[in-house]
Order: sequence, then C-alpha cells, then structure tokens
Amino acid sequence: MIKAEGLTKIFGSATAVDSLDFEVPKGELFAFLGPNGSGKSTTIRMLMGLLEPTGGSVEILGEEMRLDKTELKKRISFVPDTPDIIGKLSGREYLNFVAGVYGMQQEEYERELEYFLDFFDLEGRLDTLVENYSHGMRQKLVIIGALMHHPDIVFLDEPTVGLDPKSNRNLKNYLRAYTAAGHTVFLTTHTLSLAEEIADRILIIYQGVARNSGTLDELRAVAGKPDASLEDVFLELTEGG
Ligand SMILES: Nc1ncnc2c1ncn2[C@@H]1O[C@H](COP(=O)(O)OP(=O)(O)OP(=O)(O)O)[C@@H](O)[C@H]1O
Repeated sequence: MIKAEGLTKIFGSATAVDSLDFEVPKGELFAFLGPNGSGKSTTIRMLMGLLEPTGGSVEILGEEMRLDKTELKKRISFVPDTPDIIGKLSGREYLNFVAGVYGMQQEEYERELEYFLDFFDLEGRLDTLVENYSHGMRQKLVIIGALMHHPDIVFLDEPTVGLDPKSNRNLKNYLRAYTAAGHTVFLTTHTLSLAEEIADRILIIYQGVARNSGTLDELRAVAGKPDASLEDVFLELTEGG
C-alpha cells in the first residue's frame, strides 16, 4: 500500500529525511514515531504527494506518487497535526465540500454524517461557523472529513491531540476496525500509549534516519527490555535510555 525507497528531503543544507526505506502492507496500522523535528511530517507530506522529495521514490497503492497525481490522491486522506479549516465555513459546509471533492454519493454521505455526528457528539453543532468551534471540535471535523469517504489509506498526524476521552476511545476503536476491514492506517504520534495500544508495527525515525522497525515485542527485544512500555523502549532506542 505504501512503499518508500531511499526517500530523502534536504532543506537548504539540512537533511530532514535521509534515505528512508519502508513498506506498509494492506490492512496494517503502522505507527511512525520520532522526537520533535525528526522528519515525520516531512515524510508524510512526501508520501502524500504534497512535497517533492529531493531523492528516492514513493509508491502508493502500487503507483508512483507525484505532486500531480490527483486521482491517486482521492484514494488517500490526511489528518494534519493542526486542524486548520477556513473559519468562515460552517462545519456542514466544510463537510459538503469534502464530500464533493471525493465524489461521495448523497445517500452515502448522509449515512456517514449521521454516524460520525453521533460518534463525536457533534449533533446540533454542524451549522456553527468553524471559527467558533473549539480546537477539539475542529479536530473532530477534520477527522470526519478524512474518514467518511473510506479512503484506502488514511494518514493521521497526531490525531488525538485535543480530543476528549470518549472521542479518543471511539477513534482508536474505529481505526482498529478500519484496518481489520482491509484499509491501511499510517499514524504519527507522541502519545506512545496510543501507538502501544493500537499499532501493528512501528517505525522509529531519529534525526531523519530510520532507527528500528517491527512489532512492539520486536522493538522490546532490540532494546533489551522484554516487559517495558513503548515509552521506555522508545527512549532507549532514541536517547540510549
Ligand atoms: N519547509 C521547511 N524548510 C526548512 N526546514 C524544514 C521545513 N520543513 C521542515 N523542516 C525541518 O525539517 C526537520 C524535520 O521537520 P518535521 O516537521 O518533518 O519534523 P517532525 O518529526 O514532524 O516534528 P514534530 O514531532 O515536532 O512535529 C526539522 O529540522 C525542520 O526544521
């Protein structure tokens, strides 16, 4: 579903992402972890065809990703780390727009809307202007926009920041069920308990370079900490303990 080969991004004299190689198969919930500034967002933007790599290549759904791959991009979606939505739209106008971009049928759209409004406790809030939404409500709106058309791959950059506990739990369950149904999820987060709970496989990037990848148990073995939390394993593998 996702294949990066020698993926590299250089900004000026700084190498943000350095020769990254990895693959994510269909139906996997893949967590991409690393400290601040390690190159996660830069990598996601290259995988999604939003940023041109300096070197290497990206294959999405078996096709080379490039900036101009509009049809391919309709099969993926993105929850960015800041929910920036034009404030002068209402929540409904925003979602109508997204449904139109992805060519959703009206019936399917209405069904999904009903489901997600209940899911995120947003009933009765959809006709409010986005500029009057709280941070968490904006985050929910962006997540609904990214999931309601059931893309083959969804990329989520820190999706749970600002979500209340119930929404957080609902989202975790949704993502697990989503991958069980054969979709693919690529997640970055600093909330290591989230990755520990839901990820099938983890890749750790440090200063732009891939450090370790595998299941939590495989990473525990590499770190020499068989019963440790992902937080302990992560700190061991990135900071040396
Ligand atoms: N447009 C840009 N121009 C110059 N440098 C950039 C640009 N975008 C990112 N960088 C640099 O690339 C490096 C990686 O940044 P990136 O945003 O990918 O990190 P990140 O792992 O997503 O961090 P965080 O966890 O803080 O979100 C950083 O050193 C950052 O300053």
